[in-house]
Amino acid sequence: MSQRRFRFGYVLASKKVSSFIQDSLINHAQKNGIDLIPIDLNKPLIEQGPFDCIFHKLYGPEWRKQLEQFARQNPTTVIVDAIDSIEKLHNRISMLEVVNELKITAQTETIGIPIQIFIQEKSESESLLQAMNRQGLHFPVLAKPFIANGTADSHQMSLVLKPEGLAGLKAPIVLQEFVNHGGVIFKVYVAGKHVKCVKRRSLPDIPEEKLGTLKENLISFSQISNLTAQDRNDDSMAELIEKAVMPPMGFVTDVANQLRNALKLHLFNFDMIRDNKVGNRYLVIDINYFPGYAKMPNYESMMTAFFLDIAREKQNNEANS
Ligand SMILES: Nc1ncnc2c1ncn2[C@@H]1O[C@H](COP(=O)(O)OP(=O)(O)OP(=O)(O)O)[C@@H](O)[C@H]1O
Ligand SMILES: O=P(O)(O)O[C@H]1[C@H](OP(=O)(O)O)[C@@H](OP(=O)(O)O)[C@@H](O)[C@@H](O)[C@@H]1OP(=O)(O)O
Ligand SMILES: [Mg+2]
Ligand SMILES: [Mg+2]
Repeated sequence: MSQRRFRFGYVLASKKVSSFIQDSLINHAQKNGIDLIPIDLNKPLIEQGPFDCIFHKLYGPEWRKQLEQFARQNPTTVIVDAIDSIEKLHNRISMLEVVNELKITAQTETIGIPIQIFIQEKSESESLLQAMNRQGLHFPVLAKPFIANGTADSHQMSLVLKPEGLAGLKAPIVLQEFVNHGGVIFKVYVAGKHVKCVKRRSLPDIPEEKLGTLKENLISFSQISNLTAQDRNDDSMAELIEKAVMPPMGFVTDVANQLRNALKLHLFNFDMIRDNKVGNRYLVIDINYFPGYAKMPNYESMMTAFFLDIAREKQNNEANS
């Protein structure tokens, strides 16, 4: 790479700045010719820069307006990622639709999503039950907020064990088949062509014979997988995670690359589970924009490699224009 330095501006919520913009990342990027520059939201974006790239995780009409104006006036700046593409992940129906279009070539593994239905308006528990029956949805089901825009509410999940539990739900929601998967999920972090898969704790299986014996109708929870094996002082959970067999990396990479192309996104992660009944069947249950990369060991190398890909591509485009 030449001596040229690249300016990468960023806009992130302050919590995300604390977790993601660590000194180790700033220094590693800097050594490789990438300067990470905070964008000041108190000043018009158009007056800042120049930037080779802007990466961001911020929503709202004001930011959209500023970014669009900047992009019009600076067409060579790489925007990671387009707001329209990010917004596909902001509801739990459009988020997963794309998974059904993937053409995975693996010999033994298959990919899909759990059965799910969208409940737009609050209705009688009776008709929710009818909707479930029509789609072949059985208990237990997960009720997930339709909107997935990063607010605490959007992470508030309910595991509905019995028909009586449906009465307490607030629309708009997605009712999703709860699939037994051995209590471990696979989180796949994607930064452009760089892909890393990690194991995280999940909800425990609910064997059919146990369902009838449970007292609760509904159990609420939030962001369970954010607890890693180390966080939880529970040897059996750590052992479960340790023993879980990773999906083949070729398959994971194929799914990640195809999702990246279909979603037109560079920075995201997806949660995948292995269906206990059909051993090589994997289901994508969640896709998140700009997730917590810093939870991965040595995340600064992966992110810097990604920044360098963007910088090189930009330099090549400039040379060819
Ligand atoms: N269909 C499913 N079957 C079984 N377990 C599931 C299913 N969907 C979600 N889960 C469990 O519930 C957890 C939360 O669900 P989900 O990932 O959709 O929520 P989220 O709030 O968007 O999570 P994140 O913090 O990753 O954004 C998952 O990590 C997994 O443990
Ligand atoms: O910050 P964290 O490390 O917890 O990252 C989480 C991130 O929160 P933040 O973007 O506010 O930081 C979440 O974003 P929103 O849906 O709330 O927008 C979502 O992407 C989670 O999946 C991430 O957890 P991970 O999947 O990586 O475990
Ligand atoms: Mg998730
Ligand atoms: Mg999510």
